[in-house]
Order: sequence, then structure tokens, then C-alpha cells
Amino acid sequence: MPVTSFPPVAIDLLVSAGSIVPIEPAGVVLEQHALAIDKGRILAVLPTREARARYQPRESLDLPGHALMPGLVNLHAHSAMSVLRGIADDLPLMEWLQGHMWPAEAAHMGPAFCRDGVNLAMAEMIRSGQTCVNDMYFFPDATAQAVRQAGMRAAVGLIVIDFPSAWAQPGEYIHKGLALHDALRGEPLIKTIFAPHAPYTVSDPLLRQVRQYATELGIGIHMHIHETADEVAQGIARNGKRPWQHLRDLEFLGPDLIAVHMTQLTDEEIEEVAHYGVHVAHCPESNLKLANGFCPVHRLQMAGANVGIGTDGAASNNDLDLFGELRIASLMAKGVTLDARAVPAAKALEMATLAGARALGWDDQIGSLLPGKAADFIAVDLSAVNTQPVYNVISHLAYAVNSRQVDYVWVAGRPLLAEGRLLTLVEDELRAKAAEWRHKITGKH
Ligand SMILES: CSC[C@H]1O[C@@H](n2cnc3c(O)ncnc32)[C@H](O)[C@@H]1O
Ligand SMILES: [Zn+2]
Repeated sequence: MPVTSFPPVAIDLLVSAGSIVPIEPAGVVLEQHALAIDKGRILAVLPTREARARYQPRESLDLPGHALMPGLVNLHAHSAMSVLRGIADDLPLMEWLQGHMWPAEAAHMGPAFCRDGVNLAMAEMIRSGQTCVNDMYFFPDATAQAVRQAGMRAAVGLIVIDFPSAWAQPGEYIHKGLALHDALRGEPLIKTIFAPHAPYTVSDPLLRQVRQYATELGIGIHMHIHETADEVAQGIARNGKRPWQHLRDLEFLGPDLIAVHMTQLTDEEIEEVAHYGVHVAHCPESNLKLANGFCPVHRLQMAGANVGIGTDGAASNNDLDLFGELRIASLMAKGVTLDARAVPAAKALEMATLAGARALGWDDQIGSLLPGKAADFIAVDLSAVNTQPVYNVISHLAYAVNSRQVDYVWVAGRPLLAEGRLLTLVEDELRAKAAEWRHKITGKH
């Protein structure tokens, strides 16, 4: 039989690496493999020798000491709040919110605050391997603009709350949100998601409107729910039932809802989360710092619920490091259940990637390195001393890696970080803006 050799196929980019953790199939590590990228999508994941024979890349990168994996998906953030990082610490939620965050926001928040805060957050997120964020904040138009310039992928929250703010008056939130939804139609990397703040700040008529528009227009919903025991007690005092039950009776629950925090859940509610297909955004560091309680992640997963991971804002965390967050998520689950097998390393990585993508309805595009998906991926340097020797790449990515080992980040095939340097944001400018906000907020130079 004559051997037929085909001419190599021209592609945009070939990245070969010591290992690839594709997340799907779960728990797999591919050694000496390469990602073939063309037109922003993954064309193939294959052994490096085969890839070099088959493709003629316009650009190629060989990273023998790195692991490639999907970009991390931050399932709950208030990106603009990076400007308020460290202004009030060591307080319970309501004292922190009512005594510090809301007054600071009332005094300073506007489009410039949001633009500068989101820029700062984008730099920190990209540097620590995030390629997608689900955001909730005022001035979502400024957020969308900053996200677009940074080159990140995002679900931009259409905030709904019964308070007046610099962004909108109480009756205006939904319609301003819908106008932004229309304006962002056709953006490849940005989608919108309703973001009613919480059951204690959004009235029932507004919640009903959100549910109706969400269902009619196919827009998801993202909401703080059962963050603290006090929230549940106050919900019972107000409505005679727990907020979760109240939302259920309003027919608010469904697979388009991302419930953030969920630290207070009965056995029955855990079953209902799975039954209604509600996704959970677990924010372990914020929950720990505000002493809010523990989301029963392992029990939710055993019931069949999808649980992703978020950082929450930098004012309650106080960083936006999702590698740190996924490690705490795994360790906390073990500590809470007294079961060392709870949330193992591969599951923690899946939560910070594919589970987040699934919650956002974006798992056809991102969250794993399957051919056909968007080329949203990162390269993590495992040659650092804290990740030597390498017995198990998945273990290192979950338990040993420091987010500063992220050297490369691509979104839809576009590099946002290369050789550890940001390509779409200028760090000196971010530092100068951060100093300006510190001066405006505290009066100090
Ligand atoms: C209107 S969107 C942002 C709104 O939420 C406040 N916020 C930030 N973190 C939390 C949290 O953990 N629980 C409840 N509310 C939070 C933020 O200060 C903004 O006012
Ligand atoms: Zn939050």
C-alpha cells in the first residue's frame, strides 16, 4: 500500500506543553500534548509529535515545564469593588455593608469608579488565570466596556435593587438593564444576566418582573441567597417562611438561576436545589471572612447540584485569586464533612472551570479543552520549587500552585498574558488610578 502523506494544515497557533488537563474527560492528564488553535477555537488536542507533523502554525509556543488547562471561571464577583479593597475588615456582613460599603458607594460610585475598579480587577483576574467572570454591580455598561477592552469573557449583571443609586432609581433598574442587554447583543465575549441583589433588598413585584423577563428573553439570573442565618431569620419574620421557600413559592427557581453563597440550607432545600436545577456559586473566602457560615458543597454535589466557585468582591475576600479559592473550597469541604474524600482535587478544578461555565449556560463554548470549544486556556509553570517534583499535575494545580505561576492566558485564541506580562492593561496606570481612589475616599496621599 502506498503511504499517502497530506500537506500540513495551516493554523493560527500551536501550543505544546509538558501536560494538558482538559477537565473533560474528568481526571485526565495528557502528557507531551499540544493544542491546535484556529480562528479562536480549539481544533485539536493531540500528542505533540503528531501535531507538529499535521499542522503548520503561523505561531507556535513550546512550554515543556507548563501545564495547560481551561481558563478559570469566576462565578461571582463585584469587580468594581477592587477600589474598596481593605477599607473595612473583620466585620459581620450587615455591619460591613451598612456601615462601610453602602456609604462609600453612595459617596463615590459612578462610571469612573466602576471603570477603574473593573480594570484593576481584570488585571488581577487575568494574572491569576481567570478568563471569564460573572459580575454583579452598578454601572454594568462601564463594566462591559472595561471587560471588552481587557479582552475577558464575562456575564455582566443587570443589577436590580430597591435602592436609589447613581446608576438608577428604584423603578428604572430593569429597563436600564434591558436597554443594555439590547445594546450588547452580538458581542461574542459578553452576555448579560439579571442580578437582583438579594431577597432582602428586592421586592416581590420586582422579583416577579425579573422572572418574567428572564423566561421570555432567555436571560439568566444571578442573586445572593441565604448568605447568613440573620437573612433567613429576617425572611421568616417578613414572610413567615425562609427566603428560599419564598422564592420557590414565587416560582423564581429554575436552571437559569445562580444562587450565590447558600450557606444556610436544610436537607430538604439541598434536594430542592438539585430538583430545580439551580446552580450554586460558592464563595468560601468571603463566607469565612464575614463569618457567614459554610455552603454544604459536598452534600449539594451528592444530591446532583452543580456548584461553581466565585471570589465575591475584593472588599470582602480580599483578593480575586480563584486558584486560592478552589483550594479553600476543597479543604473546607473536607473540614466540614470530616471526610478527606469530599471535593477531591479534580472536582475542585472542575468546579472552577466547567461547573462555572455550565452555570452560565456557556459550557458549549468554554470550561474544558474539547475540540470545537473557544480557545480560552492558560499555561501554568510547574517548574517552580513549590510544584516540584511533579507526581500528579491535578494535585499540584489544586493544592500547590500559586496563582503567580500563571504565565500565559488566552481568550478566544487572543493572548491576554504572555511570559507573565499583561498585554491589554498597563499596570502603572492601574496603580496610579488606585492611588487616586484611595486619595478621594480617605483624603490621604
Ligand atoms: C448591587 S450589586 C453590589 C452590591 O452588593 C454589595 N455586596 C458586596 N458583597 C456583598 C455580599 O457578600 N452580600 C451582599 N451584598 C454584597 C455591594 O456593596 C453593592 O452594594
Ligand atoms: Zn456578592
